[in-house]
Amino acid sequence: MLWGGTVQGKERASLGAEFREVVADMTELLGKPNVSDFFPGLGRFDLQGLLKKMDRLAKQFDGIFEKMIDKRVKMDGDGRDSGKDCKDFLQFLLQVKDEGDTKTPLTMTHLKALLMDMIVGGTDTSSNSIEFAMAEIMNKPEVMKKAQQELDAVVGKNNTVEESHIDQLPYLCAIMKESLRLHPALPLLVPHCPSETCIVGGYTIPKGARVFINVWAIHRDPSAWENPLEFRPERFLDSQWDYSGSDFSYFPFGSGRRICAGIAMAERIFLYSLATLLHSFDWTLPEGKIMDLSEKFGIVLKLKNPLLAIPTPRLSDPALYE
Ligand code: HEM
Repeated sequence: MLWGGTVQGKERASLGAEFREVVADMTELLGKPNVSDFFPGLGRFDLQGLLKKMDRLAKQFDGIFEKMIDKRVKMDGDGRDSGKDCKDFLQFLLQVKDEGDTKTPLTMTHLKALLMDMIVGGTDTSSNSIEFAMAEIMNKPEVMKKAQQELDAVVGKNNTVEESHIDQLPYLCAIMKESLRLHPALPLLVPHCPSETCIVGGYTIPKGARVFINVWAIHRDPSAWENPLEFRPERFLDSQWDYSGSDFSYFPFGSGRRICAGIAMAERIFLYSLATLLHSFDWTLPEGKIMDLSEKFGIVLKLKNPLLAIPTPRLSDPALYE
């Protein structure tokens, strides 16, 4: 989607692997406690070497972006036409940059920053959220059955899932919401920092303080949720909860000015992936394994042990899997 039309085949696979590694390192680094946050005077000594590591990763990212951009520019040639059959987001951004809006010009630095935001903000969050949802669904066969019944009614068993089906799948949507309630991708959101001293609930929050919001605990608060530890998508059918961040008992995408910038895309990716996986296959655990839903905390919440799942085709026409 980002640059899928720019690189293909083996190059795409090896770039994907390199990229996943850099993103994983970046995510781990972002979640590391930094002594300098507590003793700002020590900041310049970079005692844990975090700045140095971040600098190295940023250069690695930059190298990958440069390579991609170069390739796209060459591919599109003079008239930007030869690559028109392989469109991607990078091509679109380059086009916007070249068209040059004089009031708010898009520079190469802006372009790279946008790619960076989408990658760091959108990859690990989406993939881990989908993995949690699959684990919860496999742990409750009745939920898998209900989701598949809904998919069979809307998509049909002789068809594949299309983006246009997504809005007709309320039960699947409830599964996504319930999974994000129990396993919010960013359990402490992204650290916030008030620009002015303010008072919240009787507590003074000084200007410049680092504020962590434990949305993971809020989503499990028994005073707001009935049987909070139970995975029950039904609680979201006909419910008032959405992703606007206006209800402080449910805000998996944050709230206010710094709310997730990619909600619409996250929703699409999450639902489309889940719908395709559940519509095409039945899923079981390897023989003798029991489901382990333990979580590993970091800036991004992950399953402690990656999910191992065995797919069995369930569609009538084998050609649909080609
Ligand atoms: C299931 C998927 C996702 C979840 C659960 C999620 C959740 C979040 C959360 C909780 C925040 C912090 C909000 C706050 O602190 O108030 C955030 C910020 C952000 N997200 Fe997402 N996100 C997801 C996918 C995406 C995607 C696909 C993109 C981009 C394509 C994206 C881009 C961003 C950006 C740029 C920010 C920073 C916004 C800012 O600081 O102004 N996210 N996200």
